[in-house]
Amino acid sequence: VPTCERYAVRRLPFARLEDGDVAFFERLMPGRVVTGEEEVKAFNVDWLKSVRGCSQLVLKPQTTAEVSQVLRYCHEKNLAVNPQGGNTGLVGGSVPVFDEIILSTALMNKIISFDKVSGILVCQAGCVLERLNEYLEEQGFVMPLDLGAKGSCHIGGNVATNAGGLRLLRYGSLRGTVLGLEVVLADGSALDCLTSLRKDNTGYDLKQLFIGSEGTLGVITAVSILCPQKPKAVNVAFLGCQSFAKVLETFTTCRAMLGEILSAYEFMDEKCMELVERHLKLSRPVTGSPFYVLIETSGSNSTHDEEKLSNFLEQAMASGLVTDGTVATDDKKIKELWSLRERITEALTHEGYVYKYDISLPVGKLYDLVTDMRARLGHSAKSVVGYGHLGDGNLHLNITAESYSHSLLDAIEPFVYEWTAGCSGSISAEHGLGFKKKQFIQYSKPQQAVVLMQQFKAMLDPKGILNPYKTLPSAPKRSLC
Ligand SMILES: O=C(O)CC[C@@H](O)C(=O)O
Ligand SMILES: [Zn+2]
Repeated sequence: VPTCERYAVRRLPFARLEDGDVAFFERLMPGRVVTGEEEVKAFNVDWLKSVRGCSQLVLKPQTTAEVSQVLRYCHEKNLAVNPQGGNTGLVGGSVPVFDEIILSTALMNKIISFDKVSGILVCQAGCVLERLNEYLEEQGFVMPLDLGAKGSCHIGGNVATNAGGLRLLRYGSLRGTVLGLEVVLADGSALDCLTSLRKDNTGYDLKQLFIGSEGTLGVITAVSILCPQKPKAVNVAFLGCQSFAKVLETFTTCRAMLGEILSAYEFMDEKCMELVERHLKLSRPVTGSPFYVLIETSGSNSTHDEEKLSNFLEQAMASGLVTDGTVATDDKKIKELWSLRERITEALTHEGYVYKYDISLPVGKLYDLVTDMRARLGHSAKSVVGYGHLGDGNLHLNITAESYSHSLLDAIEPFVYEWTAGCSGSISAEHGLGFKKKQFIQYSKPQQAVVLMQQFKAMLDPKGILNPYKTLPSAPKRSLC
């Protein structure tokens, strides 16, 4: 079902693509212009296959100059543009709603420089996260972010959405690790803020405006990012807990006892594990608990780290916080344990349609929302699962059903948003607003803030050609009176 039909969206009055436009782009970047329904199809649909646009054109620039020329042309002709990285987003931000031209960063995948002393990497926006990490590992460094989609997502898309992921607990968000950006603005002008300085207090920090703006304020073409040393010793423990209260207490204990070597604290409920086993045939090292936690340590001295970890495990077992568990120190087993957590999203897609909620809450209340939602939906949902980045106060609430239904959606929303706002939480912790959540921004931001955002948008993109229908709410429909 096309997005515009499912959600009854009206097309804004942008120009429609003409043969002359395609000819212009063909001259600009011969062989890197994709047309034809079949060829464009994959770019029109999101990874979840939940939103679908009808673009007729994909452009694959290689340089910032080409992105500039594309946007200058589109700005002048009033053609709408949908910037796209690896297309792994979960809120419909990376695919067109109507016939927006898709501007793909797939061929902008050059590493520009890496400084081994400072650990600062400068690269083009279309570099795949996992490739960057492999490149850095050879030099004794890692990327400061890691997520399940690493094999496909682009660093430009990560920055544009301010993606969080599995290492945020340790290295913080991209708002801290991104040092500089190069961005092409809606009118085609390139803004060079691609500095590589840890400290720079000269005026407003403009790059922050583009981090998390989901391609609505400009197209990120290059990134400068601070990368940490690759840890010499990594350990992972996968543990079972008998209640959510114990998950919380285990976190407190583990923070106190592992201190600076703690690098991830993830949790998942029993239902998640069942689905991963059933749909992906992954074997479960620990069973029989309503909750599981994955704890990772990263440090520089394996003897020291292992001693700390075993002291912690001893204490957690002795006090009954944890009832069962396994520990991995070798790479292969570490990867297997991480798969159980990273591939939950993939397992869920095998269930049918997935309603996704990415919520920030006071950590003590994180699981109450799952319990309340389960009770509220009863048998109308196939499964209601909760997992996420507990250490960051971030819950991933997912609800599955055989197929999409308006009535189930109405039972979930706005209830889930009201519940979240009731705890002063965020309705999007790390996935962004994209297309699916933009109408709900007011649950997490005051009207005054939304108006200010709209003013920034109008200033930077007066014609509204950049990723339209996304992030900011559309103007309320005027009543007929
Ligand atoms: O699918 C989801 O809801 C979460 C995806 C991702 O943010 C994760 O942490 O695995
Ligand atoms: Zn996540």
